[in-house]
Amino acid sequence: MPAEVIYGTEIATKLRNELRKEIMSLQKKGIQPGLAVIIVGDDPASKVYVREKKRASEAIGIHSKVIELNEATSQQELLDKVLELNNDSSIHGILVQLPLPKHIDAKIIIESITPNKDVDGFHPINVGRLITNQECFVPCTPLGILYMIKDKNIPIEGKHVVVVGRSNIVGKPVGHLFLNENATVTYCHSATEDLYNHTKKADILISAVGKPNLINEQGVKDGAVVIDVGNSVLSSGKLSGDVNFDVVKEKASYITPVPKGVGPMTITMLLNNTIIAAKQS
Ligand SMILES: Nc1nc2c(c(=O)[nH]1)N[C@@H](CN(C=O)c1ccc(C(=O)N[C@@H](CCC(=O)O)C(=O)O)cc1)CN2
Repeated sequence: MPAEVIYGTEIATKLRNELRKEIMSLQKKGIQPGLAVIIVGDDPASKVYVREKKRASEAIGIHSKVIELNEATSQQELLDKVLELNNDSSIHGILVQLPLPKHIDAKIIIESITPNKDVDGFHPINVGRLITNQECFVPCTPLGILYMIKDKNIPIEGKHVVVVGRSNIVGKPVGHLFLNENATVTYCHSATEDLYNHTKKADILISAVGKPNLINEQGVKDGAVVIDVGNSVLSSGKLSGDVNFDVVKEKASYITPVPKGVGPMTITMLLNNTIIAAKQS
């Protein structure tokens, strides 16, 4: 039987409706959640994501502030902007859209965001708290993946989760998140020998590399849950994940598509994290 397709779009809509209600009750208590998004330069994809973050925030009642800085902005100017937002009591969540221009050190910028407003969960304090299984802001894409799996009542405890990719935004944190749920986690990356030897042992396979057709049916166990975080733009202009969807869906029990799979959960979890930040302020 072909896999059930998990549409992040549907789960995100449901969750955003719940978040809208939560904001209404916060507003009654005099709390107005606020999110600031900083974008530096003209990367077209980043501009789309930032526009969507603003639109999605406002649609559920989050006050949204977008700060657009030009490509030539210096690291110090960007640091000054973050420090100003750290001290702005109307702003509960701050995020700096990545990637940043090459002359700016993203590590230094991320570390300048106060951890209590770091709704991306990228600050080393939040990363450390995630690894040590403490309450923290969890990066939005990993959190969205976990939310989708729980929404489908897919068991995690004791299951073998194989993560392909080790980025700070998705690969590393998603592995720790599932480890905290008592899964057994294997990480694969560009230096892994015989990738499919690992991936075909996965009960839950998460691929976050950005390489179309990296995962074919030979790399997937019968009945596995396959989560595709790839987002590559093909020469045709079409968006592609890492997974060969048409063939893998015949073997998996659940599969996420690209687009409309994990992607829409990322911005939804950002809204969720901003509400948490506002409640904790
Ligand atoms: N500061 C951050 N920078 C970046 C993050 C992040 O979480 N924080 N993640 C990505 C970009 N991103 C959000 O910022 C993001 C990527 C993709 C999607 C999404 O919904 N994708 C859709 C397809 C969209 C399309 O058609 O182009 C999907 O997969 O269905 C949302 C957000 C890097 N930077």
